[in-house]
Amino acid sequence: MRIVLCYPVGEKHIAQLQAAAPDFEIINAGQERIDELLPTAEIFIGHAKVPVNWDRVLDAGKLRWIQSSAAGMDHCLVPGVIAEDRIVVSSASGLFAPQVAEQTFSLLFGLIRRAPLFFRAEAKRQFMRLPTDDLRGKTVGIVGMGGNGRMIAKMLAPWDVKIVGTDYFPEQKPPEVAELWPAGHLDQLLQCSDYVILTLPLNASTRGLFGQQRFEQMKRGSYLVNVARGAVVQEAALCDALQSGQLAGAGLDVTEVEPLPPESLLWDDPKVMISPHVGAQSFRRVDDSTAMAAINLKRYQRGLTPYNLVDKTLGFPKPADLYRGQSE
Ligand SMILES: NC(=O)C1=CN([C@@H]2O[C@H](COP(=O)(O)OP(=O)(O)OC[C@H]3O[C@@H](n4cnc5c(N)ncnc54)[C@H](O)[C@@H]3O)[C@@H](O)[C@H]2O)C=CC1
Ligand SMILES: O=C(O)C(=O)CO
Repeated sequence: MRIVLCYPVGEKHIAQLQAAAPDFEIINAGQERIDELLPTAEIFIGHAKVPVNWDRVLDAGKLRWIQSSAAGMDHCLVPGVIAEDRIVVSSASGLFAPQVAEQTFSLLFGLIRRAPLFFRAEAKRQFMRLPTDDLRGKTVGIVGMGGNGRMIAKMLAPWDVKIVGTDYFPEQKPPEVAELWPAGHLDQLLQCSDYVILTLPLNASTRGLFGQQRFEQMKRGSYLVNVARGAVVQEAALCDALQSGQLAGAGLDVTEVEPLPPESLLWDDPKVMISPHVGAQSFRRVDDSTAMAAINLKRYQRGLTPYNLVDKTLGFPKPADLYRGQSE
């Protein structure tokens, strides 16, 4: 019985997992040995940013459970995994919400207070003193009111803003959100928001969701912050919307291709702030995801469904299955 890991863990993390599953052999395959070792595993813990040969894994027929160390499941919800009933999948949904919210704010406030322009001037030792926008009284639209979206709404509330959102489960409206519409009602959100924050998963129905048509629905001079997945946004259309002034700025923690290629026009645009997909990437990330994996490992061995069980049709967990810090 073997658990294969593929994420940067330390010895203390391996020990924590081993204590939770003493009868399992635990191997950290790293990115180099994932193709060789994953077909031999019953359990996979990690996120395969490196390409995994899923056909080989599925042909081997051993895998029973994938515990993703990422909230986004786009890396492993391939058709073969979705179709294979014997493979249970669980995510790290919501686990990094405080850190992702902080990163969202660093982009949002950076855009509002014209940080890209001022930092460019600073690099040239220029004291560029210009007025900026501010947040009070504005409407912020959050697309995807899961763990990340909720944390952003909660932290935003004291700013005296109107918060609206869309989600698959609009009946679960947090108190600080004025309106939570069903996912299909994106038009309403875009038409009223001064700042649009993307916190929804990437899947077949959200890939390329933000293209020319969506940008035209947004208020002229509004801003986009994407802390979800780059491929939710069509970058060529984003560049056009920024150039025409339809969008006043964009803050991107994620891009269609990562690392963002040097030739991308986004690098040079002073209305754009880019961070290198670091939303979840604080020093505590591995501690948190390992702790949750250890809890789910114990549940797996007791025949219980893991927390954050991914509904394979939806591509993310239903609210009732979410991990909310339980210890067992
Ligand atoms: N920048 C970064 O470092 C990070 C990025 N992410 C990305 O953010 C996404 C969200 O993460 P969590 O909030 O933790 O996941 P989550 O699973 O808690 O929330 C996802 C929410 O999106 C909603 N949703 C799904 N499709 C939608 C649609 N078309 N329109 C509106 N809402 C929709 C779902 O109902 C769910 O409530 C992940 O899927 C991942 O891609 C997550 C963590 C870190
Ligand atoms: O958890 C996720 O989905 C992330 O993007 C973290 O890197």
